[in-house]
Amino acid sequence: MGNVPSAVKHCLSYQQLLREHLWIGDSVAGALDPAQTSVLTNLGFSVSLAGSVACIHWETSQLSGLPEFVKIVEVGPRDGLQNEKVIVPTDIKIEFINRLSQTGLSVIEVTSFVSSRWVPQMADHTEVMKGIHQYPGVRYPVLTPNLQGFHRAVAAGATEISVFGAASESFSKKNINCSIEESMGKFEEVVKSARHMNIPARGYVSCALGCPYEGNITPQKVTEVSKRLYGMGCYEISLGDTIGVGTPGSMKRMLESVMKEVPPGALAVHCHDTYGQALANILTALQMGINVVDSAVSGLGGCPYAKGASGNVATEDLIYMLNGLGLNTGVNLYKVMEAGDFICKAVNKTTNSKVAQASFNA
Ligand SMILES: CC(C)(COP(=O)([O-])OP(=O)([O-])OC[C@H]1O[C@@H](n2cnc3c(N)ncnc32)[C@H](O)[C@@H]1OP(=O)([O-])[O-])[C@@H](O)C(=O)NCCC(=O)NCCSC(=O)C[C@@](C)(O)CC(=O)[O-]
Repeated sequence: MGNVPSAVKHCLSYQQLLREHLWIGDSVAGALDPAQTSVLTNLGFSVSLAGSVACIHWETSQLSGLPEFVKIVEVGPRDGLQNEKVIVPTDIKIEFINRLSQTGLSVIEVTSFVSSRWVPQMADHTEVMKGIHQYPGVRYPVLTPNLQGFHRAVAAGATEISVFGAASESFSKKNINCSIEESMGKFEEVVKSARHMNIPARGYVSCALGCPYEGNITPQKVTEVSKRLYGMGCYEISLGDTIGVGTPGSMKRMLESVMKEVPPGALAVHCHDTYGQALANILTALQMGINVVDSAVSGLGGCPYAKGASGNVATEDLIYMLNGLGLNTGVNLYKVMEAGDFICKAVNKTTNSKVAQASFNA
């Protein structure tokens, strides 16, 4: 990364730092007080003095075993909004997704082609899919539980889909009204049709670290379901801590088991933050070779069929951590915070992102 001064700032605030995209490796010179230097250090920069000019360098990670690039799968428009009490107007969803599309995110999960009787918040799936501007370089997957959903998704213009299974029998029944074995049959049909049309299919495994109905779920069960989904042709398996009960210890044990059957390059983690462990769990997964992480802007989210599930890890908090580790995401934190602010105001709620709270109150 270069360290040639590109701008002079006499009052370098955290907000200014974000607006200047500093974390992507650009440099700045100017008067820095200790507080500003501390902000930079936390963001993964180091500061050195060249004459009267402060040069800001990009720090590489101090931790071993981390990937250089982390792909963020933004699930805010789908997971984030599916559990909202008030139905979010379609035009707000479209504007939200269009804003997210301009942040550098490369994957944005936009909606679900599920039954509107089961999840009324996603009833406008076709209008959302058809209404968004699809930016080059951004992928817009949708959830499809069965062939009916798949055909509707394709008719609406979807070019990437996800099937969503579970490692818990009780959760599978509550969420998609069938056993794990029955769900595998439906997913086989969907993935086969998708492959036939060159549509990439992703697979979710919910309750990977615990179930709201059964409690503990063994790593063996998660492994079994992941292996089935991978074997049928899902290019990536997202392991969901649906109710956010996992810890770095249980994440490690679960991943050690799953990785015996599915390579780390085909795995993602999807962490809800109910017990405040999401970032620690994600860091554990990154250290074990995973480089795809699901998150939702403002920490929105939760599954309507997982009682007690809180929001996903906030995308803002995830990016802040990854920036601090010197890992590249290609995503502009400030723009993500603006998109988060937009949707929070639209649904009249306070952000769950600690980074957004700290920055907007600064
Ligand atoms: C899967 C079904 C549809 C089965 O629901 P069912 O009632 O068993 O379906 P069915 O096949 O018996 O058909 C019954 C009716 O549903 C209709 N139907 C059938 N399929 C569809 C469809 N695709 N789209 C629209 N309508 C559909 C079908 O046409 C019929 O309509 P009717 O003849 O009675 O008028 C239902 O249980 C459902 O919609 N569940 C969705 C649950 C859901 O979306 N949960 C949240 C997402 S999962 C999650 O959040 C976890 C995750 C992914 O984020 C990861 C993590 O955190 O762990």
